[in-house]
Amino acid sequence: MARTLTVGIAGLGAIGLHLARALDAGVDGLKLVAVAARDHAKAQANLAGFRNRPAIVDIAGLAEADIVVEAAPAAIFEEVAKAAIARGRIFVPSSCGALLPRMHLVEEARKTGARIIVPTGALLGLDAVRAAAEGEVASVTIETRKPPRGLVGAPYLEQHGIDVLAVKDEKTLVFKGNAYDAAQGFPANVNVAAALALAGIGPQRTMIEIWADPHVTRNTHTIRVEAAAARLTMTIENVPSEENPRTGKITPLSILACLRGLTSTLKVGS
Ligand SMILES: NC(=O)C1=CN([C@@H]2O[C@H](COP(=O)(O)OP(=O)(O)OC[C@H]3O[C@@H](n4cnc5c(N)ncnc54)[C@H](O)[C@@H]3O)[C@@H](O)[C@H]2O)C=CC1
Ligand SMILES: O=C([O-])CC(=O)C(=O)O
Repeated sequence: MARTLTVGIAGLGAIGLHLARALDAGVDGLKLVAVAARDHAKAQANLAGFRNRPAIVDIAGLAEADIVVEAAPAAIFEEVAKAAIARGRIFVPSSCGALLPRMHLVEEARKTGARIIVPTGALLGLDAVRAAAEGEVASVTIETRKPPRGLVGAPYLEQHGIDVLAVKDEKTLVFKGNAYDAAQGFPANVNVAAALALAGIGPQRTMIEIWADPHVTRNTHTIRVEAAAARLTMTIENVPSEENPRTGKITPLSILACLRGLTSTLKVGS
């Protein structure tokens, strides 16, 4: 029988708390042992009803676990990543946009034996994109449409004086460019574009449009891939989570599915 892998989670917000609850409910081959939180008192309260309460530790302490899931603001991505990678752990980032300017971490991981596993997150179809990218790919695009409040606070909007909450009637294109620049300008909004770029043809060639759309209630992402082997067109419409409207509810579920795939005997999808 495969051994149980222990899990540590950085951040107990829209992603981390849901993932923690799901792991505590019981998943074969996985055991939640540690969490890191900004607000310890709140974390204690959130963990109060858990069957097996994980330890509340600092970021370095998380790396005692076999798997370190980062579910925190992008600002602390590097700290979490470095601690996990230095100890040779399996690092599963949510804030994968923050990985794009830090690809040296992949080289570090190669040296320590760590693995970096980027989950599909709020997106879909990365199995097909990866397959297509084993062959010739002409183009990869993603169009993201979010209710305006799902984009509030993005540095790009602030730098360009764009008030998305003033978008009331017509959907408005607020960004068009490559995935690398989108990840810098919208670190809490389009990690999906970073995951797509890493799965396919890289952050410079992966193009993204970001729309503030007052007519959608869901965070909607459409991927188009033109490849020699196939043409892909896929859309996901995510229900925003109550805790954080920028984050689709499917994200912690996707990470849970990803973690299950690390231990399950039967694994479906590449
Ligand atoms: N890959 C993907 O498809 C997606 C990625 N994301 C990204 O995942 C990350 C987490 O998203 P959410 O859970 O929605 O965010 P959130 O804001 O709901 O939760 C983040 C949590 O981290 C905690 N935190 C802040 N500083 C901390 C520290 N120093 N140590 C430990 N915890 C700390 C906060 O208190 C909060 O509870 C964000 O960067 C977000 O942009 C979000 C949605 C989809
Ligand atoms: O949940 C979503 O729709 C996507 C998201 O926030 C992200 O990629 O960062």
